Amino acid sequence: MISVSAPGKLFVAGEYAVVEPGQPAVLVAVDRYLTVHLRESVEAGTVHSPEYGRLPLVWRRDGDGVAIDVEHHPYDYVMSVITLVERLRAERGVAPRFFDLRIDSQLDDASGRKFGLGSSAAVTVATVRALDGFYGLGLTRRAAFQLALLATVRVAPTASGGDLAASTFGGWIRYSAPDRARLRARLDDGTSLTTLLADAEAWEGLSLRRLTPPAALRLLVGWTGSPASTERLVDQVQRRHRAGAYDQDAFLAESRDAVDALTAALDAGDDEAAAAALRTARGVIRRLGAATGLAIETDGLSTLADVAEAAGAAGKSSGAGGGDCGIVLAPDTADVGRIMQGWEAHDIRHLAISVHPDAGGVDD
Ligand SMILES: Nc1ncnc2c1ncn2[C@@H]1O[C@H](COP(=O)(O)OP(=O)(O)OP(=O)(O)O)[C@@H](O)[C@H]1O
Ligand SMILES: C[C@@](O)(CCOP(=O)(O)O)CC(=O)O
Repeated sequence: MISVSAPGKLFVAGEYAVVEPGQPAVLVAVDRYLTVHLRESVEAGTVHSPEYGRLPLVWRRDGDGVAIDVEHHPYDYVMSVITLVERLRAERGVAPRFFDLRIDSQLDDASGRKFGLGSSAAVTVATVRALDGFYGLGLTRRAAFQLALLATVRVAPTASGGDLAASTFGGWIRYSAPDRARLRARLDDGTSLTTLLADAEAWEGLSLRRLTPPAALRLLVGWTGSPASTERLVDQVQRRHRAGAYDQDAFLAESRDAVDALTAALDAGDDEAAAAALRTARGVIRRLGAATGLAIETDGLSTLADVAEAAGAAGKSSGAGGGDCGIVLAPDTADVGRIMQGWEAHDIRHLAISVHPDAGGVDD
């Protein structure tokens, strides 16, 4: 039996901009995990997860021994990973075997409600690593991230992959994405995965850097409920961009400045400047919401951040917004009790979450 856990994530700054290749964002991995258990099987494989209801998904290979015939919803991360790992295995001449997967997740609550902590990324990363271990592929951490991103873009073409970076590398990460449309085209044009993974040009724009965590800022996470679909919100922002409804260049420049300020503050160990940069990043996202007319910082998320600011901390929505989580960076001087009371009074649920620690270098 192979068991692999991958952490969830939270965006700190740079959301929406990071969808553009080369645009930076900052993320943290969080100490809530999704675990994939793998056991060898015969003739067919199964995937058991509460996500799929009570019946497992069943997968088989077709005639040529590589393709997979699956009885399931087509837009599935686990099956996308299996498809690509099988392709890589075949390229490397590793013999095919069957396996059953069982998935347990702490990234939603007991009733299965998601918090927006990156369950799709965690399931993708953990499945890549479980299959890597099973077939003995010896993928570097970076190659496992690349494979997870390729599996993801087949399912969610606009996804930046920032969540995969946080889940793969842990800790605080600065991330910018490669051009996923180009990667998708390369996946479909018959290029071998071995070649694609090593092709620097195909991955242009990808940048991964580990950041120093702030020494004395506490990370608080609040959940406002009413999650919105990330893909729909990104799609709506992109439609408004195409319609010329807002100045995309100005937005990207402002977002980059906020992320650069946050990165510089973390590098310098200047917690006050880091909290100030988070406030700036909040302003960037609020202006994007106002210019597009989209409820990115919802009333609940506004309250979450306002309560934090009134208590001497900094707060903002995390990720696509429209509900879900907001984050706060609270210095020692902030009145955390007041933040908790304010959140409780407004039905904002405090999630007792910390940063999942670093796991080695980003080039390993
Ligand atoms: N326990 C699980 N087992 C199998 N697949 C899962 C599991 N949890 C999540 N997934 C996959 O991830 C998808 C959910 O992704 P979605 O982006 O909606 O949520 P999220 O990644 O948790 O949230 P966010 O993107 O806001 O961080 C599911 O439809 C499913 O394909
Ligand atoms: C809006 C976006 O930048 C962040 C989405 O974050 P989340 O999955 O809603 O936590 C989209 C993306 O990075 O893929």
